[in-house]
Amino acid sequence: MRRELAMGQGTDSTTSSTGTSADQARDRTRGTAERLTYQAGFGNEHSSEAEPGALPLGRNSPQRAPLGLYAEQLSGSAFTEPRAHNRRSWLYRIRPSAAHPRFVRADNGGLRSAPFEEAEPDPNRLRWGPLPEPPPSSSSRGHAQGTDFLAGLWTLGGNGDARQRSGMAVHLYAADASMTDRVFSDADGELLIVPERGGLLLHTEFGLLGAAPGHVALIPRGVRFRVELLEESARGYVCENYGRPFVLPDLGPIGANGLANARDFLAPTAAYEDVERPVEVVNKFCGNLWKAVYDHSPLDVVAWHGNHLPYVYDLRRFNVLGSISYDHPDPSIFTVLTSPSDTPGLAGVDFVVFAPRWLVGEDTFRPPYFHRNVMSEYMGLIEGAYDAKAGGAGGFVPGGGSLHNMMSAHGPDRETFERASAAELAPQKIDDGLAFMFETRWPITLTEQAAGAAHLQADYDAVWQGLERHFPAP
Ligand SMILES: O=C(O)Cc1cc(O)ccc1O
Ligand SMILES: [Fe+2]
Repeated sequence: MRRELAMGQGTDSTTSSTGTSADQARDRTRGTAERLTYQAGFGNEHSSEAEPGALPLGRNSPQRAPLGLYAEQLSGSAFTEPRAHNRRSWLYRIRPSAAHPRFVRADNGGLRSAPFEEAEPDPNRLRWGPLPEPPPSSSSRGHAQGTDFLAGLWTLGGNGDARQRSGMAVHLYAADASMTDRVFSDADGELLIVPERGGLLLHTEFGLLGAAPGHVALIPRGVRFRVELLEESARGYVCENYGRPFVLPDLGPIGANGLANARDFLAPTAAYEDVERPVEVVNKFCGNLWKAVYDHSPLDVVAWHGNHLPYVYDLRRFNVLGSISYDHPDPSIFTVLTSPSDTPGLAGVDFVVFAPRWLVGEDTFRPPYFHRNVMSEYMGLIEGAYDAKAGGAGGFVPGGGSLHNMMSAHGPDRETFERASAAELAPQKIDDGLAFMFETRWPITLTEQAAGAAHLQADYDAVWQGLERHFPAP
C-alpha cells in the first residue's frame, strides 16, 4: 500500500518531434523525464515515500518517526487560513532542517528584489533581445566551472515588496553549469520557471521534476532545490511571485473543464540525496542571498505528504479556448495560473500562454488589438513567432522580452496591422510559436541593469511608425 503511494501516474509529455532544437531538447529531457514518476493533479493532497514504510500512517508526528527519520512541517500559508487556501506539507527527512550553521550574506549577483527603486518607473514600450550567454568559466563562487542557474539569474524588474509578500519580479537566466553541492530556496516567493532553451532536471526536497522548453516548473516558497542542466547550456525566464500562491483560474461559464486542466500538473515522487559532504545552501530572504555550508544535502526527504508542492506542466497540454464567432477575446482566457489579490478578479500576477490555436473569427481583426491596459504586461517567447509582431528593430525573438507597462499604448506592429486588415478570413492555424505573458496589477519598475542593458532594443517604438491616417482628410 505504501509503496503504491510512491508510484507516479502520468508521464511528462505527448508532444511530437518535428526536429527543431526545442523539440530535440524536449526529447532529451523526456528521456530523463520518462525515468521519473509523477503524481498527477494540481492542489491535491499528494503523498510519497522513497523507502517502504517511511511515511507514517494515521498521524503526522509519531513519537518516533519511521526509519529514524525526522518529521517536519513546511507551511506555505498561515496555520489558520481557510481550508481552501491552507497549504502545508509534512517532510520525513534524514536530518531536521533546523540542524544547520549560521547563514552569512552572499553576493546577490544579478538578482534584485522588490521594492525596485534603482530606476524611475518608465512609461515607454520596451523590448529586449535574449540575455547574453554567460561568459565561459564566469563563476565567482568557486563551485562548478561556469555559471549555474542561481548565479545565472538576472533580474529585469518587478513591483510590490518582498517583505510584504506582495508583487512580483521578472528574472531571466542563462546558465552553463549544473548546481552541484549547491541548493537554493526562496523565502520571498514562489518561482515559476519557464525554460526557453535547454532541459532542466530539478532536484527538489519532494523529488525530481524534468522541465524542458515548453514546460513550466513551479517551486513553492521555501522549497529547496538544485538545478541540473540536461544540456550544455540553458536559458529562460522566471516569475518570482511574492504574493498569494498561483492557483488555477476559475472557469465561470466555461464550465468544469478547459484551459490548464488540473490533472496535467505533475508533482514529483519522493527521491532523496543521502550525501555527507559540504553543500552550500543559499537562501533568498527579503531580497538578499544568504548562504551556509551544511555538512550534508538538505535534499534528504525520504517521504512526504501535503499540498505545498512543486509541479511541472507541459504548456502544450493547455486547452486553448477562443471565439468561434467574431472579435478577438481578451487574453485572460489564456490564463494558466493566477495569483489572486484581495480584490476579486484582480490578479497580483497572471501567467498567460499564447499556444497554438485556430483563428476563425468572421469580420474580425484577428491579431491582438490596439490597447492600453491598467495591468502591466511582460511578454516572453519560448519558440517561434508571436502573431502581433511581424518584425522590426531586432524583433520579438525567443529568449527576448517586451514590457508594456500600465496604460502604455501597444498592439500589432505596422506590418501585422496592414497584413491582418487585408487578410482573407479563412480559418487559420497559428502554430508557429509559443509566447507567454506575466501580467501584473502594478507597473514593473526596471533594475538598472535592465534599463541600461546592451540587449535593450533602442528603437522599439519604430514598429508602430508608418501607421498612416485613413480617415478622410477634411
Ligand atoms: O499585448 C499583447 O500582445 C498581449 C495581448 C494579447 C491579446 O491577445 C490581447 C491583449 C493583449 O494585451
Ligand atoms: Fe497587451
